[in-house]
Amino acid sequence: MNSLQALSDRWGTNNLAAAGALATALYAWRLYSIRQANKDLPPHVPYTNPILGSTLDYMHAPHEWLAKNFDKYGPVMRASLFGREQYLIDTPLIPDAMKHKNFNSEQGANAIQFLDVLVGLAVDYHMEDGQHLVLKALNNRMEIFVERIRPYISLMLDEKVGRKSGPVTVEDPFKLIRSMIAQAMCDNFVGKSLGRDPEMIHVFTHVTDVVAALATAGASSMVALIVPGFRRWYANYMVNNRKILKPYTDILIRKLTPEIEARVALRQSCGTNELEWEGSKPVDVLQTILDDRNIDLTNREAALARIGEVNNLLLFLIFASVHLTSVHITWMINSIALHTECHEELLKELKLVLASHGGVLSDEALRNMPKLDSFMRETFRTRFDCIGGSQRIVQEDTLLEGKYLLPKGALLNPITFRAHQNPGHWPGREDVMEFQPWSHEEPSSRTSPAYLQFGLGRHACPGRFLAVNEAKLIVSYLLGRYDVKLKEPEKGVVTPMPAFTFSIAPTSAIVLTPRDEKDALVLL
Ligand code: HEM
Repeated sequence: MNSLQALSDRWGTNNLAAAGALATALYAWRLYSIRQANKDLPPHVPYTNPILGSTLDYMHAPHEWLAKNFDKYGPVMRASLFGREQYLIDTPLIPDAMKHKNFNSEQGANAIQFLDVLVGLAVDYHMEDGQHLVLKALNNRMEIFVERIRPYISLMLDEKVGRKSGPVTVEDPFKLIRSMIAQAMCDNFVGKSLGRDPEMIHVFTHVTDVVAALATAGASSMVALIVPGFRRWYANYMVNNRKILKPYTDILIRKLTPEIEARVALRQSCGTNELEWEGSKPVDVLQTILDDRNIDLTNREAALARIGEVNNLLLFLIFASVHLTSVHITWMINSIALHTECHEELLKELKLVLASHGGVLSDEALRNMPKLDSFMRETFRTRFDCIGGSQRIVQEDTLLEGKYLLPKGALLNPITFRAHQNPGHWPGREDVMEFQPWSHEEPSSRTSPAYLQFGLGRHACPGRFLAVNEAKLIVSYLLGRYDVKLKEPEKGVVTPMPAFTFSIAPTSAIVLTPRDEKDALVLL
């Protein structure tokens, strides 16, 4: 019995040993094949934590982590960050990565910002279609839109800050800016009457709260850092199961229905007279969407049947136009309040422009403000809080510069602020991060490989002309009427963590002191 037991024990031990050897060989083979498969790929930043990859190291000191590893591994490196492998791209490859035809920007945005979940774009409509929609709806009619935006800015400043009393502290400048932008956009998007509807304004102001919160949801929670796809799953769950966007889309649909009916009635009243219809139809984003999607306004039922599609496109454009613009303008105000030494020069330019344009900041007047353009470009160049925004998914194996292999399916993350800091782009500067407000000659909306705040190439932001005009208007009204300072200047310089999702506005409070009547500029 004992010898049988010993035999069986030996068999068991032998089997175990054999199984162990087999597992080790398989593991070694697996490692070898991974290494073989990856040997031509860009270097992978090594990490010791098998679950979190490099995420904690990165989060500890993002700028330093990126700089150190780009120095070591070159302009393309792979890293395990936030639950997935990313290909991080530095200069000089950033422009190629952003513009290459093999790299898809919409899939990139869906992967990181899950735009598809959030706005549920109609299946035959793509993010890049936004280019021609924004061009048709806004850029081709900038003069009209600037005329419409201006009074809101003036009115809202009077309402929220006032002109005659002493200093006013704006504790949360982002909220003030966003309410101005939302109000101005609402009018331009859905027409004068609906544009003043408090519920509509509420949607324009707050829907991006939900979206931005979702996009960053759990970004710092452990689960999100470990589990690939957790944030996407969470967004899907919140949108589709918990219906967090529904209160907003319900309002949009409820309010759009009578508006579309009114446009049907107007269209029907013109009968077959196309010229009359062209001359009488509203000039706003809603109408551009209706035209662009060939929605038949001669037929009430057919038009209303497509209201969901209109709603999705509006939501997409609200999202694109309110949040980022408000964040960037808050950065501008922060920069203005911080650099009080620049006020005199900016005010001098503003006075000249007003004098030569009859006291009116028209679209043309705004194009003639090179000092403000330079100041804005320098502000955007030096604030590098967000490294997301221009992600791409590789569609087929692609060699960049003949040597960097980017395989099909890879997620590319061009680290755009690295281009803004690259000394090669700013010859003659001793310290590239020193704020030099008058150092740019190009308008702040013009993209270049050294200035990527609005992207680059065919996917560059089409809304940048509008965004820059809004920023110029708000800065001009503020500076023209108030002395603008930071409440706590020592807290003015903010170096936020480069997030992988959305930009975040600075939170420093500002103090607005109305200028004496003799100093205040008259802005109509
Ligand atoms: C300061 C404000 C804004 C900033 C910083 C900004 C920035 C950007 C960036 C970085 C991109 C992605 C470019 C890429 O993928 O490489 C983008 C795309 C886009 N933006 Fe903006 N944007 C702003 C305002 C606006 C406004 C006001 C609108 C609309 C009225 C708008 C509409 C769009 C659209 C439709 C796209 C997608 C373009 C495409 O995929 O081809 N943006 N924006």
